[in-house]
Amino acid sequence: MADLASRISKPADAPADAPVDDAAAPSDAPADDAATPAAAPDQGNGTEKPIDDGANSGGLVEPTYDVEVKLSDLQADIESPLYSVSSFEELGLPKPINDGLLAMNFKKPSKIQERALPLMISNPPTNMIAQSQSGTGKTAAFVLTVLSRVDFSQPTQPQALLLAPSRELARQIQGVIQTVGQFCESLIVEAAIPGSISRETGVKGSVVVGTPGTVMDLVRRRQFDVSQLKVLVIDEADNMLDQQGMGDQCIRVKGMLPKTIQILLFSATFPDKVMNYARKYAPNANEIKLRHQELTVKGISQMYMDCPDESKKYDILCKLYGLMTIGSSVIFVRTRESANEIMRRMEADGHKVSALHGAYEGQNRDALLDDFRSGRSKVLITTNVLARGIDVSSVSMVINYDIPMKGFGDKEPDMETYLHRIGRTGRFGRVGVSISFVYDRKSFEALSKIAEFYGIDLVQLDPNDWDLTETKVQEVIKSSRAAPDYAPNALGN
Ligand SMILES: Nc1ncnc2c1ncn2[C@@H]1O[C@H](COP(=O)(O)OP(=O)(O)OP(=O)(O)O)[C@@H](O)[C@H]1O
Repeated sequence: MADLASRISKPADAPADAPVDDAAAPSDAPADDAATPAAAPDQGNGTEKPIDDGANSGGLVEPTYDVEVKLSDLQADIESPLYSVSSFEELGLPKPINDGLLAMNFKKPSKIQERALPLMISNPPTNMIAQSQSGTGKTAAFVLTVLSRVDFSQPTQPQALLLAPSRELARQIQGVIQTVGQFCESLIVEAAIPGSISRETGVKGSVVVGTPGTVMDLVRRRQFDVSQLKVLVIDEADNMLDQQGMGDQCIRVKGMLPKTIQILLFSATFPDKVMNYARKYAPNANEIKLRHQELTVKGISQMYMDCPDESKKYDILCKLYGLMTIGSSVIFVRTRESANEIMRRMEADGHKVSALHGAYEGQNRDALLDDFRSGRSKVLITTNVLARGIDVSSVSMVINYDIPMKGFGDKEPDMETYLHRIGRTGRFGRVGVSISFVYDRKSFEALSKIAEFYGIDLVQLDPNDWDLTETKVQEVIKSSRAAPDYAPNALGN
């Protein structure tokens, strides 16, 4: 980080108020999808989008190197968030649920699972606010709790509601519940996302995962009987409860639910100001909190690319992909227009890439993400709509093409979004690289503040020395393939 800091103190090549967004983006473009989360995930009047197969392009071939660190070693390391002393059996979960975990090859709980589960599944039900680093198994922690509370003799009576900020995350959670619950007889899990619930039947599942706007609509139209709900989970709760985001919607949803409902709030980040809302939203909750210095994931090597100016960012991006053997990767940009523009240019340059953002219609988005999960496409260009929660274990690199910013006029670095974005790699003990592009004083200062806040030592990459850049990146991602004893991803990644 010393390099970065000293670079900032030198006269910068661009004025402090230089625009951060891609030059191609029109000025009225939304800052990103997550800045308007109430609308973005639920909206869907998208333009047409080519779906590519993405495989074997521009050096993007799945690497086949040995793995350096095994999951069993990490789960035995007391410092690791994956560490635990107990087994799932000791947690006393019903047998069909344990059978599901066995089928998924989950051998031991992670730290958050070990600590949170006994508190969440005990009676009388108690609220929970739980924080744990990205990719450490928060989903299974709340999914196990939900399944432990469902009465399977009433398969069409909604008993648990889970809310997520995007349709992609809602679908992913639905998939995890179905996989963990594969031996729970007559489990029906429905997704309450735009276009998924038939108007004739309404919601007919014991577990419902949705986005808040759609859930509210369904309840108002009397297509979702919430009277018997026992548990409410809010994933990415800091984002969901934020008054700039979906806070109002989540409050309104809660107002429609039984007063005695157990509330579970999960996220990798809980900034102080949101924590106050969280405590009101989930009163008398047990809390599992981390300090912000503890939030970074060790397996993610965080780097930055010192670009001479904004116009060179694109060439540097292409060079990076042209030179290296990278598994799957995600490129985060500020606006939908930048995503489209970079996709257009990379395709014209012979790379196979996909762009996914809130302007696309729902089913198109689903198909794009499914292609990425399955490895049919290897490079995903996206906005903050996919910054949170998405779990694709093969992602070995995340690019912050634009540093995430927030506030009026994008004044401040968005600490939380940075952490969530880079957390799309390095899942559950795997390793990965994040590369943040900086090019002017504003982007340098923003990244510098992020690094200081989390206590990160960023590794500098020099766009004029590609041999060294390649060595530094490959050193990390050569070991990014799943170890033989890694659990297969719940969704088959
Ligand atoms: N006990 C376990 N053993 C093995 N693998 C696990 C275990 N728990 C979870 N996993 C796997 O770890 C990966 C990451 O888990 P998950 O998506 O729940 O992370 P998360 O903490 O919710 O991350 P984020 O903050 O990014 O949402 C998933 O692929 C999941 O299948």
